[in-house]
Parts: sequence; structure tokens; C-alpha cells
Amino acid sequence: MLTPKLVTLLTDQALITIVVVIAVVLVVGTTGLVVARRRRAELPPATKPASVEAPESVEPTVGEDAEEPRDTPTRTLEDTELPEPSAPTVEKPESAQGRLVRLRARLARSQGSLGKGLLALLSRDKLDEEAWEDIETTLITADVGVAPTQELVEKLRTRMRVEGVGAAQARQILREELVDLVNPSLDRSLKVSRKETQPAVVLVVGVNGTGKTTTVGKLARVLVAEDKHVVLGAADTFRAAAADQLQTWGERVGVRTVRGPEGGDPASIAFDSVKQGIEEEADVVLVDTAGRLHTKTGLMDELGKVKRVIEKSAEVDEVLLVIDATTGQNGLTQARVFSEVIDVTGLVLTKLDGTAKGGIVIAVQRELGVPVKLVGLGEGPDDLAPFDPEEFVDALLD
Ligand SMILES: Nc1nc2c(ncn2[C@@H]2O[C@H](COP(=O)(O)OP(=O)(O)OP(=O)(O)O)[C@@H](O)[C@H]2O)c(=O)[nH]1
Repeated sequence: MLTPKLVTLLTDQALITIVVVIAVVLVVGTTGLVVARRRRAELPPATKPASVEAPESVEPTVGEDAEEPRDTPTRTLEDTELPEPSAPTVEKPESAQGRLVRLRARLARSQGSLGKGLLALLSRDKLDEEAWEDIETTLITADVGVAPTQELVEKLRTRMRVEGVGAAQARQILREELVDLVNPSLDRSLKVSRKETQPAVVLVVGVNGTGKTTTVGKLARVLVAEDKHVVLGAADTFRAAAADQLQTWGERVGVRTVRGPEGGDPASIAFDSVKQGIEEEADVVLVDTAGRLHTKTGLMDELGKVKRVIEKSAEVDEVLLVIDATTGQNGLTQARVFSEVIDVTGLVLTKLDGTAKGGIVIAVQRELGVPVKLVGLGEGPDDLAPFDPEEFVDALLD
């Protein structure tokens, strides 16, 4: 029989046992939970599958780009080549010596028929009246002009009579007389040297289309090849593209172009370009002008103003008149008008490569009393050369 004392003792033991069991269960359970949490925290992050199936290609529909997208999986950073930063390339213009040799050959090619024609006629065994008439016609056809032709024929007649005939003799006499006619005593040097505090200023004038802008560009190259510091003035505000054209010429040889608004005042641009030249301590400022020949008074007003405005800050050292050699008598008439409105100091004969009428050199010098200083012999950037009478005549006779 259980005594009350025994019952109390049993109950106490049972209670202790229950408490111990609960405590053990609690401790084991908590430890399990903590370990499980830690394990989960230590697991690596979920990775993508090693290969992903490319989606089936789908034809692009309206509004989608039909080309392969730029960011396809095959494009990696390594295949993308970065472009080299492009530095502006400045050209080195051809030296004077190089261009003279090359252009002499071109001159000989274009003018050969004049020289060879004359030589063939003069070398005839019998120089009768008909032969002399043919010589005259050849000279007139080559634009030598009537008065210089008669002068030359007269001298040739006398010398051939006195000194005798024969091919070698004829060549020598013709060479001497032609050189004399082109007048080697004229000063053909270009005034392009800086003075004490000022750059030299060259104004380039002439009828539109004769090659003024091209000549300014080519002349800049001649001067850069001589290590001169050049500034260009785009005072041809009449033809919209002229300033761009000039700037392009300048950029090719690292020369600055001063320009103004389209249709702006040419005199103010000419002034600004000279001011820029003074500031930069340039050797020479080349000013391109518009060539429209509206009326003589209009032309006089415009060119006169350009010159006067420049002269507020610097002297104008050269006024170069550009004449297109292919325009013959017409070109001469236009040149006369220009020389009446402004004091021309030198002539530039362009497009001599495009005509066999090199006699224009003689005619135009006679007509205007001004020396040909430069000749244009092609559209290439270095196709401009100083004019040399002996070289010119030798090229005719080669
Ligand atoms: N074959 C040849 N073409 C030339 C020569 N000089 C200039 N030209 C060409 O003649 C054309 C007219 O030249 P430009 O320099 O634009 O003439 P521009 O006198 O400035 O004309 P405007 O600005 O309208 O007054 C261009 O196509 C030139 O390439 C040359 O010596 N030989």
C-alpha cells in the first residue's frame, strides 16, 4: 500500500525527471537549429547553369532591328579595338627646287607646239616670205600679241640674214630673242618678308574663276615650304564657298584663316586678318578678294576700300593680279580694268597647263607694264611656280 509519504516522494521524483527530460529536449533542439542556420549561411550562392540554351532565332518583326544586336554573347571587351585618337595631319609642301623641275616638264608639254613650230619654220633651208608669214601666224595664234610679234619677226629676219641659217643657229637666235621679249630685267621677286614690326601684306585680285583662291592656297604652301609664318584672310565674301575653300588650303599646311560672316564687309575681314598677322608676328598675310566685275566704279570702290582699310595698320606690299591664261584677249581686257583701279605689282598667270598659248605671258606684261611673277600649271596643291624667263623659253623650245 502506498503511504501518503511514499506518494509524495514518488510525485517529487517524477516531477524532477520530467523537468530534466524537457530541459534536455530543449537544449538539443536549440543546438540543432543554430547549426542548421550556420550551415545555410555558409553555402555558396546559387550559380547559373554552365550553358544557357540560346533561344530559338526569331525573325525580326516590324519595329525591331533586323541586324544582330550589338551585345551578342560573342562580343567581348577584348575584341573591341579602340580607334587611335586622330591628330590633324599637316602636309609638307614640295620644295621650290622639286616643283620647278616637275613643272618645267609640264610647261614643255603644253607649250611645245609653239616652240617646235617656230623652230621648224626657222630651220627651213629657204626662209621665203611665206615662211615669215607662217612664223607671224604662229606667234599671233599663241597670243603673243600683234606688236611684240612684229618686233620679234623683224629682229629674227635681220639676225638670220646676217648670222646665217641652219637648225642650231636658228635655235640659238630664237632663244635669245624670245628671252629678250619676255624681259629678264624685270624684278620678279615677291615682297613677302616681314618688316620690323609688321608682316608683309599681299592682296590677291582678279576676275572670278581665274583661280584667285587656289593661287592664295598654293602660294601659302610655297611660303610655308620656305619656313614662313603665314596668315590667310578670306575677304572673298561674295562666293559662299570661298572662305571654306581657303580655310581647307590653310589647314592642310597648318596656317590660320581669318574669316567673317558670309556676305560681310571684305574690308573689315582684310583688316582683321592683318591685325591677326601683326598679333601673331607673322611673316606674311595673304588676302583673297572677291572677283566680280560689276562696274568699274563698284570695283574701284571695293578694292580701294580694302586697300585703304589695311593701310590703317600695315603697308600693302604686293597686289597680285590673277589672269586665266586660257581666256586670251578677254583676259587681257579684264586685266586692264583691274590695273586701272588698283596699282598692280605682279601678275599670276594661271591654267598655263590648259593652253598652248603661252605667248600671253609676253602680251600681258607688255600691256600692263607689270612682270609675271608666278605661273599656275595645274590643279594640284604644288602646281604653282615662280616665273623665270629663261626657264620658260627653254621649256618652249625643248
Ligand atoms: N588647270 C588648272 N586649273 C586651275 C589652276 N588654277 C586654278 N585652277 C582651277 O580654276 C578653278 C577656279 O579657281 P578658284 O580659285 O576657285 O577661282 P577664284 O578666282 O577664286 O574664283 P571666285 O572665288 O569665284 O572669284 C578651280 O577649279 C581651280 O582648281 C591652274 O593653274 N591650272
